[in-house]
Amino acid sequence: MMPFNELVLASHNAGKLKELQAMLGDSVRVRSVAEFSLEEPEETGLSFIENAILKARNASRLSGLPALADDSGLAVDFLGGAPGIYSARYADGKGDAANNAKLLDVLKDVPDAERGAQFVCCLALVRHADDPLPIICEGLWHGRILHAAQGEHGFGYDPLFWVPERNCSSAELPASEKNQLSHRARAMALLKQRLGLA
Ligand SMILES: O=c1nc[nH]c2c1ncn2[C@H]1C[C@H](O)[C@@H](COP(=O)(O)OP(=O)(O)OP(=O)(O)O)O1
Ligand SMILES: [Mg+2]
Repeated sequence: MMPFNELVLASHNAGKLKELQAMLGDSVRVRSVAEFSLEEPEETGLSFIENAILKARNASRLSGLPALADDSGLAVDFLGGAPGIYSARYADGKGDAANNAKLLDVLKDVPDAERGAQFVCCLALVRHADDPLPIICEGLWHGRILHAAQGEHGFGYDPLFWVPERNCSSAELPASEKNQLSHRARAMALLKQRLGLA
C-alpha cells in the first residue's frame, strides 16, 4: 500500500496517464489533475527534476492531495541530448506528429550508428504542495531513432524509437510490455522501492 490512499497524477498527457495508472495498479486511488484544472503549468525548469517538482506542487496545491508528476522526454545523442526537456515543445507546440516529423527531418542524413537516443523519465512525488523533500526517481531507456515511423501503440515519439532488446519500435510493443521496459517503468520501480511497496 502507498503511505496514503489517494493520489493525484499531475499530467495532462493521456498516454502517460494510462501508463502510470497501469503501473500503480490498485495500490492507491488515482485522480487526475484535470479534475481540478485544465490549465497546464508553465514548465520553466532547466531540468526534468525541476519540471517534475513544479508540476507535482501545482497539482497538489490544486487538489489538496499528494501528487505524482512525470517529466520526460527524448535525448538524442547526435543532437547533444535535444530535444530533452523541450521534447513536448520541439515543433513549437504543434503536437506529436509535428514533433516526430521534425525529428525525422533533422536526422535524415544521419547513419544508424549515430542515431542513439534515450528516453528519460523523472517522477516526483510530493506529499503536500510545500513538501520540502519531494521523492525523485529517474529512469532511462536506451534505443535508436528509426528512419520512419513504425507501430500504432503508445504515444509521442514511440513510433520512432527502436527498442534493441525487442527488435521492434516502442509503438509496436503491447502496453503491458512497454510498461515493463520503459524509462517510466524503471522510474516507477524505483519509486515503489522507495515507498516500501516492492
Ligand atoms: O513513453 C514515451 N513514449 C513516447 N514519447 C514520450 C514518452 N515519454 C515521454 N515522451 C515524450 C512525449 C512528449 O513529447 C515529451 C514529454 O513531455 P512532458 O512535458 O513531460 O509531458 P506532456 O507535456 O506531454 O504532459 P504533462 O507535462 O502534462 O505530464 O516526451
Ligand atoms: Mg508537459
